[in-house]
Amino acid sequence: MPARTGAEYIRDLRERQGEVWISGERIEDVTTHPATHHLVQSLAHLYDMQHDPAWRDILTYLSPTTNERVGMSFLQPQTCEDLQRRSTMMLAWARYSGGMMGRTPDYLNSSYMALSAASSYFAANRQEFAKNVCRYYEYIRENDLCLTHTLINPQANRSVGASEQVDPYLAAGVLKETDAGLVIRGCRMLATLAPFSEEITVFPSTVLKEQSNTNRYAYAFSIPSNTPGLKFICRESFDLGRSRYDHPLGSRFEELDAIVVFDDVLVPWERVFLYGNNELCNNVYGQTGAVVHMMHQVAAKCVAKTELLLGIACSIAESIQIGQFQHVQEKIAEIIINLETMKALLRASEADGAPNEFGLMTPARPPLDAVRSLYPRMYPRMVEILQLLGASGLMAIPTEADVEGPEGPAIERYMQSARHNARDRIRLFRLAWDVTSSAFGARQVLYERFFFGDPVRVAGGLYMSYDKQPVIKYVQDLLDQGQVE
Ligand SMILES: Cc1cc2nc3c(=O)[nH]c(=O)nc-3n(C[C@H](O)[C@H](O)[C@H](O)COP(=O)(O)OP(=O)(O)OC[C@H]3O[C@@H](n4cnc5c(N)ncnc54)[C@H](O)[C@@H]3O)c2cc1C
Repeated sequence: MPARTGAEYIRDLRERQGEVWISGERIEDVTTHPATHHLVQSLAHLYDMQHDPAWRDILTYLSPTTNERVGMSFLQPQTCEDLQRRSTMMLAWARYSGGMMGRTPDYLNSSYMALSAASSYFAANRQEFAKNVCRYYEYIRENDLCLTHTLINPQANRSVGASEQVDPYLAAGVLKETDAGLVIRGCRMLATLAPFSEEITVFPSTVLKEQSNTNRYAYAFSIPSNTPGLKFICRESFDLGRSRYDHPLGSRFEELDAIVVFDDVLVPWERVFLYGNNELCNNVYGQTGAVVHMMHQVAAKCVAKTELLLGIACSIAESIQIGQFQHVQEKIAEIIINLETMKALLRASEADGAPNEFGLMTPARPPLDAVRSLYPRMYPRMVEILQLLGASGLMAIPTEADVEGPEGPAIERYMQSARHNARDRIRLFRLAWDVTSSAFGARQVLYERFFFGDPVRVAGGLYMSYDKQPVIKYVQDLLDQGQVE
């Protein structure tokens, strides 16, 4: 099946959803459950966009195998223009939620697009793993599947590795090999979007330090979300079933996060991509180029999210007429600078793109590394700016029921602003509240701080991998030049 419609996604999800637990209850049907059905609708909208004549050519391309239209995030880019086609698509999807849905399916589609191009990397582990990756990429492309992923081991004791925890199967590990595949027992810390996924990808991300090259934590695979023994235990939902007026973001874009439990889950051999080789596991995202293409998607999301925050800041300034104060201008200028920085870095990564060692056109990594390290600091600061501009206005936000209720006339009289009637002012400030002060908003801040890795270790990785020699030589040359003169 080529690029799906929203209705096709919902139909398929009913059959393929995993075992989802929330607040002590097993969700039988995520497409109708109050905690999940709004996000299903939002995802369905993204799939529908692929069939909208206004978006079709931007969001899809012709499959090289079937000649039918498939999602643009599967496109294996050959030129810098292809990179731009990809980011135009990713921006279009990100703008639908103001960047609040970080895990739209293009995120992991991009990963498999790059992993498949680098199939020889997997062949270095076992020949058949290369075939598995390529087959899997085509499978998710041609069926337009929605994936989640989980990389991190439970947080029990970070001072030691997975094998030194009190329970060797606290972190998900291979219990045994059988003719049919690997049997996995244990847990992975987090999978955003898990309840809405049809497949789960399980890759290593933390560096495997165990010496043995046959260690039980060295694997990468992907399996259907409804595989027996696989469980998603969600945190409570921040979609509280309120109206779009009351919770403009939480009522639509709650992706949920889940702990992932593997109760002796069988992973068929044809779904195993890496096994038993620490070095290949540790380097898979970096050396295949997958991380760069994922960062490319992230950069597009950062542009959309910054546009939303800038728009809210400017709207608040206009609404209550604070734009003439110099410190307000300075604060909004800070968001403008952030937006222009994100746009410039995204564009630089595409302009300086080059084929990687597997022949896949790949965005330049340094600008995207800058995005990855800057945004975890920028986003919380921009949220702080909205709080500083909104002040008590972020709390003077009666609900829709109040606005419509007996005290409506009083609210209409006292909650108006210089530019808005009360209803519209409250609607704007409720949006600002959902970014800055609600549970949904707080989770977004945490998400931006951590979702792409611990910023401390990310910065350390950048220091270690960045080519520092040219600048060291530059300084040396400058010093030597001085001496000659
Ligand atoms: C909202 C949200 C959604 C997420 N979604 C996903 C998802 O869909 N899939 C997924 O796989 N992951 C997801 N993650 C997990 C994310 O990848 C991790 O949060 C991130 O890699 C940091 O790991 P950790 O949370 O285990 O923190 P920890 O590693 O436990 O770190 C806790 C603290 O200890 C410090 N610390 C720990 N170890 C070291 C060390 N060796 N050196 C220096 N400092 C150290 C850290 O700096 C930090 O301050 C998500 C996270 C969040 C918050």
